[in-house]
Order: sequence, then C-alpha cells, then structure tokens
Amino acid sequence: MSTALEHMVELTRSRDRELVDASLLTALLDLLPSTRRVLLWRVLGEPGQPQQWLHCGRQDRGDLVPATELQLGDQGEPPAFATMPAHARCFASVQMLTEPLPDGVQVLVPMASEREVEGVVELWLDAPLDAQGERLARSVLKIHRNFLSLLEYSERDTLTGLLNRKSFDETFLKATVLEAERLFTSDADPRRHAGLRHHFLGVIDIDHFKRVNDDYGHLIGDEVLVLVARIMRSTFRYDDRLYRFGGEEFVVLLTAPDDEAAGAAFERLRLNLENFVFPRAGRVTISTGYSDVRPGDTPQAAFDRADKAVYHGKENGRNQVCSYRELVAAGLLSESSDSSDVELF
Ligand SMILES: Nc1nc2c(ncn2[C@@H]2O[C@H](COP(=O)(O)OP(=O)(O)OP(=O)(O)O)[C@@H](O)[C@H]2O)c(=O)[nH]1
Repeated sequence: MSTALEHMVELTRSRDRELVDASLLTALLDLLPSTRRVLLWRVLGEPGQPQQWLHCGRQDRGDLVPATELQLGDQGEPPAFATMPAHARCFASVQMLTEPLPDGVQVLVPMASEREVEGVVELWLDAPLDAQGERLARSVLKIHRNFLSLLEYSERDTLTGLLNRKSFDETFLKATVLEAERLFTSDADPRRHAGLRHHFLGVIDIDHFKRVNDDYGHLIGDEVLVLVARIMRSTFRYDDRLYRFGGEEFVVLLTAPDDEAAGAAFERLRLNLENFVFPRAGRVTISTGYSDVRPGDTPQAAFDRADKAVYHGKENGRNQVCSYRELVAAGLLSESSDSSDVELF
C-alpha cells in the first residue's frame, strides 16, 4: 500500500483535471482498505434550475486503470438530480451519509469547498468507515478540492468565470486529438462513425459593445459581460467548452452531429440574448461565426475560419449566425490558402 504522502504527491502532479480526479479515486481506494469501489459525481446546472448528476469516474479494487483515464465516451443524458435521492440528500446537507448495500455499505461524502458544494464521492465498503477513515476521506477530498481551485484560478477569466484564452490551446488539442483517435484508430467500420459528434468552433462578439460602455459606463459594460456568460452557460450543453477571449469576444468549442445542428445551437444563443432584457443596458445582440474543426487543425487555424465568418456577419448587419462552410459554398468567402493547418492524417 502506498503512503498517504505518496498519494498527495500523485494527486497534485498533473494539471489535467481528469487525471487529478483519477488520482483521487486511486488514493481513496488505496488508503481505505475495505473499499471495493469509488465513484465520483459532479452536479451540473445552477442552483434554482434543473440540475443533473455528471458521472466523472469510477474505480474498482483491482482495476489497473481508473475509468476516468479510459475514454468515458458519450454517456448519454446525465441522470436528473432527483433520481439519485441519497446523493441529493448528501449534497444538500453537506453531510457524510451511510446507506446499507446487500453485501456491505455505501458511504456518500460531499465534495465541498468553503463556498460551494460541487458533487459527491460514493464509496462501496465491506463495513462502515470508523472515525479515522472518515477523517482520512475528508482530508483527501479537501486536498483534491484545494488543488482543483488552484488550477481553476489559473484557467478561468476572473470577471465571467469562463475558461480564459490561455487554456484554449490545451483544451482544444485535447478534445480534438481524442476525437481523431476515436475516429481513426478505434474502429474501421464507417457505419460506426455515422452517429459521431464532431467539433465546431464559434466566435461570438457582442454588437456595438463600445456604445454600452460609452452610454452607461464600464461597470454596466462588465455587468453585460457577466450576464452574457451566464446565458451562454445555460444555453450550451454541459460538455461544451466556453471561453472569454478578452473584451467582448467569446469562443465556444462544442460537439454536434453536423454543421446545421451546430448552427442551431448558436442560433439558440442568439435568440436567448435577443430576448433578454439587461437590467440597465436593455437590449444587446451578438454576432457569431463558426466553423467545423478539421483533422490536423491548429487552434489558430480553426479560430481564423470562425473569425472570418463573424467578421462577415458584422459587415452584413450584425445579430446573426454565420457558417464558414456555408459562406464558402455561397462564394461569399474564399477558402483560406494561408491556413496554418498541419496535415496529420
Ligand atoms: N466594460 C468592459 N468593456 C470592455 C472590456 N474589454 C474591452 N471592452 C470594451 O469593448 C469595446 C469594444 O469595442 P469595438 O471593438 O469597437 O467593438 P463594438 O463596439 O462591439 O462594435 P462591433 O464589434 O463592430 O459591433 C471597447 O469599448 C472596449 O473598451 C471589459 O473587460 N469590460
């Protein structure tokens, strides 16, 4: 058995959130000897709105690789909050709960910082935890939470809480390389690829934002940015990645079956914003340009295509969603020849 200290070193070694979660599962399984299985659940959605449980990992005693390190793939729709009542009670009360299982007990431990509860860790044990086991579980979770907070601080935009530009390249490459691996190495049968979701990158720019600042002042401008970010969060799926690139420019990396479906998601955001009355600035609209992400794309190449499409939208009336692919097909944009794409496949 490894020592607690060795596990703490492992837990704080990687900057990759999924690997940090995987180290947490390994540490709990190893440090609490009567544990047979560990699962990690996070809660999605803002309080007061419908919330769901996101399964973030599982490890069974004897597994060589935690399920967080394996590709979890498309897990389907996450279960609704109320469908897991014991977990919901643990989450709401921020208390450790012990429930009987046919051949042991299930211990639910809240994952919480001083400010918020994030999820629940589920332990399957032969017998209830003693006081020392409970203390150990709480301490390991606290170190995990503190380390994630440090990571998030460096990855997030301080005003809106969205991912910042600095974290874009890394998350873009991780998401798209994983997809390419799935496409090209997992299965040669093209029929299996038909239902796959593909990545699309959208650039979103608030229209005439300078006027908001000029008319109402920077503080109200900042309020608009915070509310736009909130509407973005409630519009897109839980696994889409949302960034603020600076100023009034936002980026979304999402998955969709095709160009049309991606366009529909961006159109939903456009409409949600068009219909929202900002408390002090009134009506604000956005222009969006998006492009599919292509095999071998650099983050910059994908961004440049979406940026050309948003520029077209700005030049042609604003408050609209423009598809790079459609603009090229219609002869309104020419396919970039100076693309920095690297052909990997
Ligand atoms: N309040 C606030 N304003 C910002 C921030 N960052 C950039 N800005 C302002 O955003 C405005 C951007 O203006 P422009 O680039 O001219 O674009 P626009 O007025 O939105 O016009 P179009 O994009 O052409 O529709 C400028 O007034 C910047 O000062 C910020 O963090 N907070």
